[in-house]
Amino acid sequence: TVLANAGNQVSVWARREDVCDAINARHENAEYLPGIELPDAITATHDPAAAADGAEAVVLAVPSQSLRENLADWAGVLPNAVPLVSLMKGVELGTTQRMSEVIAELTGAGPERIAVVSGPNLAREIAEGQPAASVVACADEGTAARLQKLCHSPTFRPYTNNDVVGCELGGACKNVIALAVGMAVGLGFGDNARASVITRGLAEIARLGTALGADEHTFSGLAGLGDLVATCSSPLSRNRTFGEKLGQGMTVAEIAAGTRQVAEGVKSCASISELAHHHDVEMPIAEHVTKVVAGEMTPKDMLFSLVSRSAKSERWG
Ligand SMILES: NC(=O)C1=CN([C@@H]2O[C@H](COP(=O)(O)OP(=O)(O)OC[C@H]3O[C@@H](n4cnc5c(N)ncnc54)[C@H](O)[C@@H]3O)[C@@H](O)[C@H]2O)C=CC1
Ligand SMILES: O=C(CO)COP(=O)(O)O
Repeated sequence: TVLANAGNQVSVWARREDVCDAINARHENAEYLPGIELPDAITATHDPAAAADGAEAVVLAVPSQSLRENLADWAGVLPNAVPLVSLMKGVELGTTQRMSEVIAELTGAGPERIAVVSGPNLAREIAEGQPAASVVACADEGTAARLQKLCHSPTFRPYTNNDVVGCELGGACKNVIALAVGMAVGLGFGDNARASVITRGLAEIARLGTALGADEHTFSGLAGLGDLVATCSSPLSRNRTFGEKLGQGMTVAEIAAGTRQVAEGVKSCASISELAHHHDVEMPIAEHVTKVVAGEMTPKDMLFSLVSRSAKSERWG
């Protein structure tokens, strides 16, 4: 919708032909965005080669844990010279790779061709045409500028950034923090608990990011603080909602059975904790969330365990 509203013709690939038919005939994706009329410039196809044919850019937006398999299926149909843009906010289980790393490995594309768009961009608000800003990150400033122009619409304001690592980690890690905030909400705790988790969450995201070479300023920007606040505050967030249900006593299996949409933090909490261990970075909230998701700790024990950790300085703790 953002790309169409910015004046582009958009071809969407979808797995199911009935979804393609509905998008083409009724301009609606009734299961995922009911009641939203998609722009006429969006068409859908089940054939990945047709979707990619003549593309100026390819935008990848599948659940993070399926990207590797999807890219393998699309081998040979992705155009050779155009930017590959990731909207995905997760870290791969097993490899601990960021999505740009998976894209580079599977397609052979260089960093000048791999970009990330990330920011406070809750899907329904974006699709309704509510105003929002975001970050287009690419190691190549020319590519970032071209993509910025491609998606700048009357309601969507993109900024460029060359910190791909920071933008990706900001997007993936905030989902895990949103799970923790959701748990606090589900347990009936108030704004002090939420603000404390958000703020300490940002500290641990920045700690991991800088250890992996990100620019610390990225984390006070739209792909860091901006997305963290939007996701942790909004009832539209799948991750926060998932956490809220955990806080209310439901199990991971029960919550997952009730939705088809992806809450990326439920899987990425484990890969992010693993990444932190590899780099000797302390991420207490992510580690505690991982234990709750694995059924090794209750949400209530998690929050009180975080509070009772050994006392630290704010700067270094
Ligand atoms: N929804 C949002 O507000 C935002 C989502 N994102 C990120 O975008 C990515 C995709 O999220 P959403 O589209 O919101 O998720 P979603 O769960 O709403 O939709 C996922 C889509 O992928 C399809 N899908 C599911 N499994 C698949 C597979 N194995 N292979 C191919 N396609 C598959 C589904 O049919 C559906 O069309 C995630 O990484 C998410 O964090 C980023 C910004 C905002
Ligand atoms: O990333 C998002 C907003 O920027 C969407 O968050 P959820 O996946 O938790 O809905």
